[in-house]
Amino acid sequence: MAHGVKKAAAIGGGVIGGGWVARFLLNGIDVAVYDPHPEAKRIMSEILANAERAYAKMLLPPLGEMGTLTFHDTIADAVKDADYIQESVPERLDIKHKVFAEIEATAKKGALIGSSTSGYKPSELQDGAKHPERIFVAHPFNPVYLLPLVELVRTEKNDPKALDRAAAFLTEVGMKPLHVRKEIDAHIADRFLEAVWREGLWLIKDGIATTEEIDDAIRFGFGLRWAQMGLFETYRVAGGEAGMRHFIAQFGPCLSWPWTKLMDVPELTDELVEMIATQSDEQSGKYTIRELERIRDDNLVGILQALKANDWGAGQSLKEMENRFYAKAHAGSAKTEIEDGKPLQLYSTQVRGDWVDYNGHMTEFRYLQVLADGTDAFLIFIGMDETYRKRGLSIYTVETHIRHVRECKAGEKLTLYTRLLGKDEKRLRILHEVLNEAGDVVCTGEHMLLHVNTEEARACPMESPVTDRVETIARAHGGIGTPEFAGRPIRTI
Ligand SMILES: NC(=O)C1=CN([C@@H]2O[C@H](COP(=O)(O)OP(=O)(O)OC[C@H]3O[C@@H](n4cnc5c(N)ncnc54)[C@H](O)[C@@H]3O)[C@@H](O)[C@H]2O)C=CC1
Ligand SMILES: C[N+](C)(C)CC(=O)CC(=O)[O-]
Repeated sequence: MAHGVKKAAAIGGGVIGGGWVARFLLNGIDVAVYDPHPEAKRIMSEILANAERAYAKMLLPPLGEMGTLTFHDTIADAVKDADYIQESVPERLDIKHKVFAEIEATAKKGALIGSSTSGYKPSELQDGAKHPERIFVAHPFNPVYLLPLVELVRTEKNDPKALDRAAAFLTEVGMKPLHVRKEIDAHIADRFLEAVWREGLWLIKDGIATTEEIDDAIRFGFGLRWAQMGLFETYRVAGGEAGMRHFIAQFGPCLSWPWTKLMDVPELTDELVEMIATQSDEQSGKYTIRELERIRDDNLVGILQALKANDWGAGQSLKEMENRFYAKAHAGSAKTEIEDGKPLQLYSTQVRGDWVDYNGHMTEFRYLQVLADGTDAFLIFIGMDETYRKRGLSIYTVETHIRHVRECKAGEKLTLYTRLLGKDEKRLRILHEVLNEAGDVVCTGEHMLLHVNTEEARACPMESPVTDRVETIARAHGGIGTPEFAGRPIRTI
């Protein structure tokens, strides 16, 4: 469904607002921010730097162009052109109501207004609003730029179509919207977090465990299970071959034993707060918060990539996000004309800071990455897109010859010129020449590509529309000729 969102606004740019801004920008959406904090720009730039770093590690496709970030002095100025507005101000109803009143006064008629609230019900947020039908809960999880889940909660006052538009937009920026059927304090996920947190506080107060021991109990055990199967699927497996029924028969009675202190809330006395804070300092005080964020992000990226490889859970959101990044990266190339006697210009990129090695130059395997991204651009160009791949047809690279001609420094812009050197019904032989801004060749890559039936794992002839496109390119490139280095084996010495 078309969501119509071209521009977003973020009201509040702290931990969560900053995470939203990073997700939107990295997905190519322009964002206008209002946050009265005197250091809002510094905080945002640090969150954004961590997010860019995480995306570079997480995504295989080129990152593409980021959206534009602007800061504004008033809410009115920030929201006036926005199609999607995300409120992430402190968790206080009076502040949220004041902010919604200001947003409503200026926002465009059809603008979607989501709130990051962890616990308020949408009816509480809508209370006193002129246009309650525009306000809904879009509750994310920290770090917003990495975790896909967003809980969408509405009331009967909301237009369901507006929520569908919001869901479509949030899906497009890589999120997994979960529609909460009925409004409830703290939605779905925070109910769990509160329950676990309460237990944790009691275990500390009663002198049973320290903050570190509690974290170990989670991260070495059930936390790993929850990340990939959640609660009920995990317990189904724990029931053995007899599954869920057996699990409930065995452990159901424990629920009425004193295994939990959920009914009680420990009073957060100064003494308890001091005990928790001191233990937390001992556990993690050697890292700054930004360092901890990077450690967390690297771990999450690894977990998300493992889940992607198994096409499971949050990994499916990552896979879909990557497909969108590939499609976006090559959308421009689809408009390229095929000209007689001229190589195709389908892909350009920039040498990133973290691609550079101890010699100060782009490291060896990044040359292959640039060439492989160029090959992907070529494949999309000839019609081998997601729709074609869904037919069980794809291309595998079976041979590559790279010539490293020149060093590349961080920040250099590289442009690929691609030509078709040869073809038969199952194979394509292509050559990329990679030029820097001065027009010097920095490397060449010659690749043999084999068309395959991915379900049967065997080579097979290409099909329409790829065949027609390849035919046209072959005719246009026939006259360019083959450079002397093409097809040459590595020299003997
Ligand atoms: N921190 C977390 O783990 C999560 C928080 N949330 C929710 O997100 C919202 C924001 O929480 P955090 O980002 O953690 O808080 P935070 O304290 O990090 O950020 C709040 C930001 O709002 C700004 N602000 C204060 N008054 C404002 C106003 N009138 N207009 C615009 N900006 C204003 C502050 O300067 C600050 O930068 C809350 O509703 C919270 O429940 C949701 C998911 C997770
Ligand atoms: C602790 N919290 C209620 C702010 C947590 C959330 O709302 C979600 C999260 O990211 O854990």
